[in-house]
Parts: sequence; structure tokens; C-alpha cells
Amino acid sequence: PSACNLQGLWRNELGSNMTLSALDAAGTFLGSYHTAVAATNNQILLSPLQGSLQHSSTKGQPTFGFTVQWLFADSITAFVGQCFVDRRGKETLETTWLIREEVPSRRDSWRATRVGTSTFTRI
Ligand SMILES: CN1C(=O)N(C)[C@H]2CS[C@@H](CCCCC(=O)O)[C@H]21
Repeated sequence: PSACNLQGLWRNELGSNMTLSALDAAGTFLGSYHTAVAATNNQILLSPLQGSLQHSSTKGQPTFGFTVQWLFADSITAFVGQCFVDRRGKETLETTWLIREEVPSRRDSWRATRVGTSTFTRI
């Protein structure tokens, strides 16, 4: 069992928030992501996510990954991360993300992916 439970409402340093559902027996979960900022001028919409938690963690600080399918942009983001619990029981999700946006041609493929890190704490 992991002392770190992914289920619930999280916010990151960019002001985005995400809701993660309960895990099923396989450790998979669903959720939704509401971003405060975007690289597109389209109207921002709540977007679905799906992921997996390595819930076999013996140390209670499991790794996870999830993908957000943006409903308002021609891009997709994959997150990988780990859930950490401090001595007071406060949980933090440390993540690294890749966003791939649709570009017009293979010649533009070099500029299609951005990478970054993001830290989530419970709301
Ligand atoms: C707000 N964000 C956020 O909370 N991140 C962790 C990063 C990685 S996903 C990106 C938002 C992408 C929105 C869709 C698009 O503009 O293509 C940025």
C-alpha cells in the first residue's frame, strides 16, 4: 500500500488543477485537467487524462504516468512522476512532462516537443 494516495484534487505552480479518480485494482486511473494557461488562443476546456500508478510500491512513494488529451488544442501531454510524503504527511507530486504539438510537416518536427517539470500539491 502506498502512503501516497493520488486520488483527489491537485494544483501546480502554473495554477493548473487536476482531479484524479480512485485507482482500480490494476493501478489505472482517470481524471480531468483544467489548465490556467495554454499555448493556443482557443477557449480552454477541461480535458480528460488517463494514467497508471505503480501501486506495488513497497516504500509508499510510488511512481506514475498519465496522458492529457487536450480538447482545445492540437497537442497532447505525457507526465511521469512520483508521489512524495513529508514527515507531516503532506503529499507532493513531482513530475516531468512532454508536450507534443501538431506541426505542418516533418521539416518542423524538431520544434514540436517541449519538456518541463511541474510540482503538484493538494488543494
Ligand atoms: C499549463 N501547463 C501545465 O499545467 N503544465 C504542467 C504544462 C504542460 S501541459 C501545458 C498546457 C498545455 C495546454 C494545451 C496547449 O496549449 O497545447 C502546461
